[in-house]
Amino acid sequence: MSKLFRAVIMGPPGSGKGTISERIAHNFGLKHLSSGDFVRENISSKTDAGVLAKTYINKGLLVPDHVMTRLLLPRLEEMTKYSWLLDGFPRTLAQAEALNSSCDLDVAINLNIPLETLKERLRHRWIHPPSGRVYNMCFNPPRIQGLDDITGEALIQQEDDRPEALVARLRHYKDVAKPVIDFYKAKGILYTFSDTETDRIWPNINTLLSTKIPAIQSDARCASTR
Ligand SMILES: Nc1ncnc2c1ncn2[C@@H]1O[C@H](COP(=O)(O)OP(=O)(O)OP(=O)(O)O)[C@@H](O)[C@H]1O
Ligand SMILES: Nc1nc2c(ncn2[C@H]2C[C@H](O)[C@@H](COP(=O)(O)OP(=O)(O)O)O2)c(=O)[nH]1
Repeated sequence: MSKLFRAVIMGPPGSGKGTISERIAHNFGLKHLSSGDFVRENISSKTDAGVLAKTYINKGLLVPDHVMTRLLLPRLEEMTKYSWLLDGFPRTLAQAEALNSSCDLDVAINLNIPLETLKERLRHRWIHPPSGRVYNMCFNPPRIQGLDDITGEALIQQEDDRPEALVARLRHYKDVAKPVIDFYKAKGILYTFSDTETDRIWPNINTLLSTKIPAIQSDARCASTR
């Protein structure tokens, strides 16, 4: 039996993690696991971790590491039969270490996008909160302005995507992400992609994964943490 594939995708808000993850999931048949979606699911089903997470998100803060790992690692344990791509986790070195102790990663994708590009993109980002679907009024607009393509429900702009909140958010990302990037670099699995356009980055990611995925399909690598 060949091996399963495990990857994480990192990058500042607006760098295209969600957009690229969808393309990877579609092309390579991986599960796209989004930490933001897990958090939102836990908030709507009012789990203990979800109730706690909400108090931080309401203040515009990251969810603390121990809450995040408690929420996420059990979900990964349910995925031992699947290849997956994890989007939005880890965001801190403590999270990267927790993940490392429960499974081996093959690839860490790091998106390096100029600040001005990020600001411009997030100004135009609209989301459908129940599903996590993301639109950009220029890059991938909804079919009907202001409405989700699938449900027809209203789209919203997140408070922290507004220009005033963005610069501080991006600065904070840089500080926290640097040790995570160094961690994966030291492991020899870091692949950084720099450009202003997702459509120019995507072929390079596609080529990289084409060389990795057929070689490693199937064989569970996430150890149970229990
Ligand atoms: N790994 C994590 N560590 C801490 N908090 C997290 C993590 N992942 C998600 N969260 C919390 O959940 C919220 C929603 O996450 P999500 O990734 O959907 O959106 P985001 O912060 O707008 O990120 P991005 O703009 O990069 O897509 C975050 O703002 C944060 O409070
Ligand atoms: N103009 C432009 N917009 C882009 C490009 N790639 C992604 N976008 C849009 C889609 C979203 O509205 C926004 C952020 O993308 P995202 O995939 O949600 O990023 P992330 O926050 O998950 O990292 O930018 C791109 O290459 N050009």
